[in-house]
Amino acid sequence: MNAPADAGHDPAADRPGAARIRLEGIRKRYPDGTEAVRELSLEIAAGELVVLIGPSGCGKSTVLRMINRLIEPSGGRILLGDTDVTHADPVELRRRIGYVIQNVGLFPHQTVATNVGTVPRLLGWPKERTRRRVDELLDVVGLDPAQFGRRYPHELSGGQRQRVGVARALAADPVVLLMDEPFSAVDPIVRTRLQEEFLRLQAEVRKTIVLVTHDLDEAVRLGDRIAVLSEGGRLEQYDTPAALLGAPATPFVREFVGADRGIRRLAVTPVARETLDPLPADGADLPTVALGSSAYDALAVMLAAAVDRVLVSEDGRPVGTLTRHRLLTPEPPA
Ligand SMILES: Nc1ncnc2c1ncn2[C@@H]1O[C@H](COP(=O)(O)OP(=O)(O)OP(=O)(O)O)[C@@H](O)[C@H]1O
Repeated sequence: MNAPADAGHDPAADRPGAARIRLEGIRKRYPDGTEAVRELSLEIAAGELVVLIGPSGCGKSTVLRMINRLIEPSGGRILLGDTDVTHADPVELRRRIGYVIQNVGLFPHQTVATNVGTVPRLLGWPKERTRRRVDELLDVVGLDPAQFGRRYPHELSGGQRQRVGVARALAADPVVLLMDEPFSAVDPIVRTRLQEEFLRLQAEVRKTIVLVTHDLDEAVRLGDRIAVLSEGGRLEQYDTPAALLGAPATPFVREFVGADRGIRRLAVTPVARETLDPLPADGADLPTVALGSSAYDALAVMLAAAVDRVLVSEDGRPVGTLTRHRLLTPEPPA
């Protein structure tokens, strides 16, 4: 996870292939007077995946679409790396920013390969380079180019279409990827699989990603950090999943993350050295979990073995004991 960079020029503002995003007091007032986003400032480090979440109508999609200027901000600034793109040519901008939406938006009368090659073609890449890139991307998202390249979108399952959408968004190696409810049109089992694949893909390509979702579990699973918004695009809290669940900053966030946040928190809290008690003197025959496993997994091991403590190992050697009591006692807020 990346710490937010300080203001001013920062060499870490761009990683190869990814750019930091800075929203400075952006606002959107629609022509009918609706104040969708009153004023929002947010910084997203290069290579970080940030999730925007909040109730329906709070302005998530408006924020996302202002980043690639599908919606023009009414005020404020948008920076990619150190460059102010608030008034840059939006068409040129969108070629550097991949965009994935709920129902993918593939062109129905074009083959999968043609769909994936859209932006490279617009950028004037030679045919052979585009073809190689399309094959490479289809491979990356787990679709055999020979089998799927010639199909049309209606000849794919929902999950396969979603993968093609991601491949298309990545084709021209964008510095930023925007995703609006990308996994919500598929059933829960396919969704979980796509999320896992997507995390593996992100570990490989390390794009700066802003993802909008309604689904808190998805936010917790995918986000390096989560921005919780309330009506008018008001930023209630911007934190790691563990911090958000462990210490909601406002009553709004507390209610939004709900009563089962304790369980969710366990899934994103690693077993840490500071929580361990010394090894038992009697060398008790206890199950073992590795340091850094999730607290959720440690609890599952305890429940399965009907014990209230486990040994914790590092590099195969036991380094301490974790008790169920310690596991279930929330950290005091920082
Ligand atoms: N073109 C428009 N003209 C007027 N108001 C709009 C327009 N588009 C969106 N809005 C309003 O702006 C507010 C924010 O909408 P937005 O779509 O950004 O919310 P959201 O958080 O993405 O919602 P959802 O989760 O339901 O998709 C809403 O009140 C919406 O009705």
